[in-house]
Amino acid sequence: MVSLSGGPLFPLTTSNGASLSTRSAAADARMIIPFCFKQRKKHRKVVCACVASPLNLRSDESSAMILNGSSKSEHLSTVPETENDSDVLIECRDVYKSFGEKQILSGVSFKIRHSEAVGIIGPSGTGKSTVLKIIAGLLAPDEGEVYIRGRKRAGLISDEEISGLRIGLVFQSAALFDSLTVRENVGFLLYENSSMSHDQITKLVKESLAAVGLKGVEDRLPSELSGGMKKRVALARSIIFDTTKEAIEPEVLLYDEPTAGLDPIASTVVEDLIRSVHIKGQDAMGSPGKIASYVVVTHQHSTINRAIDRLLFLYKGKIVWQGMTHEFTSSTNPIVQQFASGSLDGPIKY
Ligand SMILES: Nc1ncnc2c1ncn2[C@@H]1O[C@H](COP(=O)(O)OP(=O)(O)OP(=O)(O)O)[C@@H](O)[C@H]1O
Repeated sequence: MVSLSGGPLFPLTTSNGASLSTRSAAADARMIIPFCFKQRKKHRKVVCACVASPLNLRSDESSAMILNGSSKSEHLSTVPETENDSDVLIECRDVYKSFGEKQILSGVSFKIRHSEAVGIIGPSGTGKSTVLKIIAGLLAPDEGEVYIRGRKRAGLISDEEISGLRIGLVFQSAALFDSLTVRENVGFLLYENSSMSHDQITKLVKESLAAVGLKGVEDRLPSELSGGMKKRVALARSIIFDTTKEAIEPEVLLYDEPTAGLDPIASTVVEDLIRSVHIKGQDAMGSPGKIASYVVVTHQHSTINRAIDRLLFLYKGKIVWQGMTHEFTSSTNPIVQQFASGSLDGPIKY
């Protein structure tokens, strides 16, 4: 099942970027969330959580450097070839997307495997957030397919039913309901849609907040929090789930510029939190994280180095390079070299 889990993970901004009022955002939430939960109730038996095979990274055709119509392979020693796709949670295959006359994505292909920490980078306006929205099921591709655990998604999340994976999108703005307390924000989905008691939800809210290093803020309003704290609350909201369900589905979290606008230390805190809620990490309570895989869109070097293992470089509508994070700065791909160095000279023109 694909749902926008972990809170109001639907756009709380209008298409022109203006914030919706809490009231209308909440109204939208009520329209979308019950549908997701209805699906979850129907399909919760399908899941085999966290039983994926060991991580097998793969260098596919998009590892090749594509520049000026030519293609030159860059050998990435730490990205071995494998035919085993049993651990692929999400796959985008030859995805195209336009807005009006503007072609944004022109054949984007990649796979996200179980237990991966993947980053999507690239120049501004290349469509990174668009890719996240397509993965999340908020936008439909014009052409191409999105596969969720091997099953083709037919439309937007509200148009079809697929089981086996929860996908959460954590917005850059944190997107908290400004007239609800931290407790109500973090527990929103559970209060609205689960059969859990108030006390059970309150306990889970407290645990989720503790997992991201926040204590004693449950009664505060978002306006009483710093930017970094808001991002942590948004993270707590994205990792909370109904523990009374028969099976827990693996979850993929999508982070859209989680450290944008934060000072370097606050960025480090958020980067470490992103790591800590991943299954390879340990949360602030010392418990293993629950997030199977995550995808981060970012421009921040610190976030790339600290929170990401594998990078996808999006440029002119395609993934033009992918490799492990440590291979990024030594890449011979001129696009990557220019981006990594911030040089004005090179194939990327502004
Ligand atoms: N709903 C929409 N309607 C029309 N145009 C859109 C819409 N969403 C995105 N775009 C346009 O698509 C292009 C890609 O936007 P997107 O936000 O995906 O890029 P990005 O790579 O994430 O950018 P940045 O790094 O600056 O955040 C931009 O030109 C943007 O204006």
